[in-house]
Amino acid sequence: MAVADRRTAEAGTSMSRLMERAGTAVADAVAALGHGVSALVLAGPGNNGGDAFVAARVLRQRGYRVAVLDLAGEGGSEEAVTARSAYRGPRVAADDGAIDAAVEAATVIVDGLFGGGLSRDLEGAMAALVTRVNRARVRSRAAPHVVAIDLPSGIDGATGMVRGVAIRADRTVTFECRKPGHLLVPGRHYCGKVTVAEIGIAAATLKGLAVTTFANEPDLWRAHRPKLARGGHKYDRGHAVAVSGPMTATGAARLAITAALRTGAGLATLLSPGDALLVNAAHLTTVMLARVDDATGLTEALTDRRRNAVLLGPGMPPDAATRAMAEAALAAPAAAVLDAGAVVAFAGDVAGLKRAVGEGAAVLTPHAGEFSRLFGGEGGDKLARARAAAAASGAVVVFKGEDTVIAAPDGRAAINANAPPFLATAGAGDVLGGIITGFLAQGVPAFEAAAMGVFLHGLVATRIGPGLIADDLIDGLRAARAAFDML
Ligand SMILES: NC(=O)C1=CN([C@@H]2O[C@H](COP(=O)(O)OP(=O)(O)OC[C@H]3O[C@@H](n4cnc5c(N)ncnc54)[C@H](O)[C@@H]3O)[C@@H](O)[C@H]2O)[C@H](O)CC1
Ligand SMILES: [K+]
Repeated sequence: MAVADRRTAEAGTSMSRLMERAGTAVADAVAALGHGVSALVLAGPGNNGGDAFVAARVLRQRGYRVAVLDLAGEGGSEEAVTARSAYRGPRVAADDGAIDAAVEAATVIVDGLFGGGLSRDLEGAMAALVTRVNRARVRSRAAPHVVAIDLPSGIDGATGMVRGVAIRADRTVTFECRKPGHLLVPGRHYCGKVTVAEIGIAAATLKGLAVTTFANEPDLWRAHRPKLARGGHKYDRGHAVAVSGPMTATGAARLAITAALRTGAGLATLLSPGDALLVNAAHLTTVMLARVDDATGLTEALTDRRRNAVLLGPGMPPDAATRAMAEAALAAPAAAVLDAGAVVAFAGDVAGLKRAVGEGAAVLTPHAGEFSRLFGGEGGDKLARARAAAAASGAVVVFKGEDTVIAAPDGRAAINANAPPFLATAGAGDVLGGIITGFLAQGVPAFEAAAMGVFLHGLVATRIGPGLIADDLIDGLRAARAAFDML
């Protein structure tokens, strides 16, 4: 954003204009809360504090009761200093008693302590103030509404992580576009409802920045959605295959391959080890069945070039045989999706995985535990970890969770935010693997197939609602797929 600000300034819109519009947008959001607003505005040392002073001034001009707790200290940008001196209304003394009384009296607290410039953990008096505001927000009677400017103070805009302690907001007004901190957890949970105000940074300026981080929304992949040709053949829509686990673990791959078919693949085949053939045969109607016992068998099965997308891993043990099959899948011309056992089978050998991926289209779909086993590390900056994993493996990495990150080896990354909590249920991951395989079979490039697959998965779950089990996702896909085409 700082680069966008500078380019905008160079193009004739000054930083003070941007700050004026930002603060006014915040004032609008506060005013929209209704009558009887009595606002306590917290103003920090940077431009976030400058926005806060503009908001305070505008609210006062409109007749609202306002008091500012000025924690700007010495210094600050020229624009922030100007905004500060243009505010001529009441101020709250920075002592505990006065702050408590002001917090108690406020119906709205506007958080302008820190935004995009937060660079270290909150400590001391700042941390204590944040804790005070958070306590007031949950008090039972007349709790104030908390409106954060740009980001809840204490949330790191680039990672969504809490730096020490962070404001819990009911509403966050940000500028031009959402930042990773609004989408990644825990930051997302601190924001409340996020609104985006345009403050005059031209779309052309933002486009010129070669943005590589996106919210996973239809704009990102709309143009890549598969289109049905009139008079088309089923083979035009691809042939998805999935590899079944052994006799006692066949359900996962069946869920997946059925999901691939519902996602639009023209044909689907389950490749099953001999011991599981009868179990699978007893459950399948539309999905075809063929025997494959090992890597050699898989290589042979994938010589049929019409089988253009393959999924393996669900229900499979993370052992040498699974790894050999994964290598066979990656070596074949088909696009490959590796999940569960097929991801963990490469633990400790990311370089070997990268060699196996080569130049082919490949998608890995690990959850946090599988991700750590393959790529190492634990917790921390999810966006950076997913990007590094994609670069190290040469594959598109779908780092699953409430805030699934889809990262491509070329540096693009998308953050997904439409998955409801009840989607965390047995078999849901298998269905996701199948959906992505279904899109790959229809010729969608790997990054877009993964991103739209993750979005469709969240969409179908949301439409079904709480209590869903993975089987419901398969049924729900039919109607959700139609809704998806209309997005
Ligand atoms: N295009 C836009 O989006 C616009 C955004 N605006 C607002 O500007 C802020 C970002 O301003 P910046 O001055 O870069 O950063 P902050 O206000 O967040 O604070 C920086 C300030 O704070 C000090 N600091 C950092 N961390 C800590 C800490 N843990 N404890 C104490 N002090 C800390 C740091 O040294 C600096 O002095 C953006 O969020 C928007 O609100 C513009 O107004 C319009 C254009
Ligand atoms: K803030």
